Amino acid sequence: MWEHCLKRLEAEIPKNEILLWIRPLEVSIESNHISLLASNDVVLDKIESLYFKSISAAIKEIFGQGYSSSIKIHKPYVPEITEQAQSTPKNNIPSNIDHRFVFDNFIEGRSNTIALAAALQTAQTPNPEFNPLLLYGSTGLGKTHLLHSIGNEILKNNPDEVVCYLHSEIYVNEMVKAIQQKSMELFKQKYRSVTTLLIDDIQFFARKERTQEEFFHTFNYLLEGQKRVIITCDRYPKEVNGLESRLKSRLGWGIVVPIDPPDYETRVVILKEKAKHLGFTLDDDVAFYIAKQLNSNIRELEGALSTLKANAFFTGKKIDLTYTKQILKELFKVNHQIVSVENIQKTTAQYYNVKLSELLGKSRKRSIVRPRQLAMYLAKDLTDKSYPEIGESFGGRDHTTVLHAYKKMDELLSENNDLNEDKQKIVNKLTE
Ligand SMILES: Nc1ncnc2c1ncn2[C@@H]1O[C@H](COP(=O)(O)OP(=O)(O)OP(=O)(O)O)[C@@H](O)[C@H]1O
Repeated sequence: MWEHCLKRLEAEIPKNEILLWIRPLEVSIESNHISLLASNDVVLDKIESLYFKSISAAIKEIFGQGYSSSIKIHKPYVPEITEQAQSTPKNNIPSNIDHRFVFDNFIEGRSNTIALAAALQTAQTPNPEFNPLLLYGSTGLGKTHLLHSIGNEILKNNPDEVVCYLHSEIYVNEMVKAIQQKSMELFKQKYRSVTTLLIDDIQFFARKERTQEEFFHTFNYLLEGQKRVIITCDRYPKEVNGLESRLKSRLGWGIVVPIDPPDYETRVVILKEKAKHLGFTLDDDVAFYIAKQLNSNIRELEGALSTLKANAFFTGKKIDLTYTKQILKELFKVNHQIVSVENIQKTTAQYYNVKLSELLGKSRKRSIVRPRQLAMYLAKDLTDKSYPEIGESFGGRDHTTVLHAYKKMDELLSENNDLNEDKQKIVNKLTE
């Protein structure tokens, strides 16, 4: 019936405005009342000022005169934090917490169960058992989302807490400024007066000795005062070159938890949920297709959905499998233009520390075969070359060998997280 309302509104409101503002609303019906849920204030204002009258009239027409309607903000996106807690910097420390990232919209899967449990425990217990909490994993897997969720949850339960989210790069910049302006004492005090410090991407501290030293003392000060410290890093901290060993060791004092790339089923769920929040329903076959194509990074999944939505919006096309394949092919073409088979071979060989001649040669050693198969897989995925052409570039191999490698890798990538991470790192190097 809501679909009928949307259709009815087309008589008064341009279709693109309906798609942009009204279709994404969530609709909930309780007895004779229809609640429309907007994802944020901007949408709420827009609907109230421009469209609500027409929407109410359409609801009465389609559902019946006895139906009333209202519009409000979608609950899961707005934790109940008081105005003051959200906006007033306490002790001159802005919380920098992004209220869009909350536990409610973090999707759980095998790859992040422990990270989520640890984050919840940290957020919901006044003196968490494991402090500091360190979350590590490669890009786009939800580390920042969890940091903000922790911050939001703490402020929801106790608005008086001084919670501060900070990207490590900002910390470094602020410190450089403090040195220049001879205001180090103020800088020290600032971060020592928080009750929860959420610090993102600590790998940025590598080789910045002075920052590490200052952070080390702040970190100790907070832990001794039983304040929460939650940190993220793009890899296992011990593997970060250029981080002092005493800091590395201190980072591991609480609990160190990995977040892995999501498995296939979780990617499907994430795609469907995210599409819902973008205001459209993703058919199963489309979700399965995208989940298969993009298998390492949730930010990429979001990017694919936004691209799809924007294209469908401007062309008026329905998002089905054929259209999705066409659009995503365009998306991947960007990479095709800059990535060559030779580049893939060189980068993969370098990544796995094997000689290019070995990668292209006849060796059947597992340590060579796996990188070779992955390079073949990437060549097929990231370039326009055919199986025979790729076979030719890999020391004159038959196209069936490349086909076999592709299938094998496809199968392994859907279940092997380490391999996914390797693949992602190679792709990053190729496109950086
Ligand atoms: N489990 C999840 N459920 C819902 N959304 C997720 C999940 N994991 C990640 N996302 C979304 O994916 C995007 C990227 O996540 P996020 O920024 O937290 O990644 P990250 O691990 O911090 O990456 P980086 O190291 O590059 O900063 C965000 O929009 C986030 O909301």
